[in-house]
Amino acid sequence: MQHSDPDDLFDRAEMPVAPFEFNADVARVFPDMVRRSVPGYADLVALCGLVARRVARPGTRCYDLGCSLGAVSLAMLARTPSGVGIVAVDNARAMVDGLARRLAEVPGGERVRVCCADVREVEVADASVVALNLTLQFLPPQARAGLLARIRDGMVPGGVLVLAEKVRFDDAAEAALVTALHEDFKRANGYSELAIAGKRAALERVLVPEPAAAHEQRLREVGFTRVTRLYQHLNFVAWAAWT
Ligand SMILES: C[S@@+](CC[C@H](N)C(=O)[O-])C[C@H]1O[C@@H](n2cnc3c(N)ncnc32)[C@H](O)[C@@H]1O
Ligand SMILES: O=C(O)C(=O)C[C@]1(C(=O)O)C=C[C@H](O)C=C1
Repeated sequence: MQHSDPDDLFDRAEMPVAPFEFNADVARVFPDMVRRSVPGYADLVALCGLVARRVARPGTRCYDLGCSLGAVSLAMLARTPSGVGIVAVDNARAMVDGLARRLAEVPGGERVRVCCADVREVEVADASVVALNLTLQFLPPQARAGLLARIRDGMVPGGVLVLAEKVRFDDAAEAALVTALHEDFKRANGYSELAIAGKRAALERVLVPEPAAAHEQRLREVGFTRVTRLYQHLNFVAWAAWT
């Protein structure tokens, strides 16, 4: 795991909490935060590397969109041959700076091009694998189809998009159970009631989850030919969408 300070941000947050932002404080604790907050996070990252190993070919690129500190880029780097380029994109300066520092210490790190940019503004071309690991959920819902369509257009035949998202359940009983289990997961990982409630409030209207079926329908509407659910742990779901 990458170096991380322990995440105590929401034990120290002032009330009312400010909307969640990927700032320098979050970047400093991010590996600890995401591991303790997202059930199956390590599996999701590993899955992106495994898909890259199966799908990426020399002369093509892998994209890690919304890369944070680059866990997915590092998994792709470890699993692909040297002729595969890797492009890591994030619009949070503290995240891309952290990734650049990490890459300077990793053999072959120069194979990863790091861009501080909005994912809606980067060119996607010759892509065999694109990962959106917990990123699409932070875009305004009306911007999501446009981004997915541009990704689709930039992919080579046989390419795969790995999309992982926190999903919403519209059935009240399902939503209540899965949310309670997710909060139990956080408690078991040492988060206090205050921290859980504070983060919930901070993510309101910042992370906008959609039902799994809405993701699947939109992936098909923008032109992916197959949509395969690869993974689910509670309210976190990952799909492979095929060109
Ligand atoms: C939950 S984190 C992603 C975790 C990361 N993919 C991983 O596997 O460790 C979401 C990331 O998306 C980035 N992000 C959100 N909206 C973005 C946008 N419009 N353009 C670029 N990056 C964005 C955030 O800065 C943040 O680093
Ligand atoms: O903590 C939560 O409930 C989350 O939704 C986790 C989540 C995400 O899914 O992207 C939210 C913010 C980030 O810090 C990391 C993970």
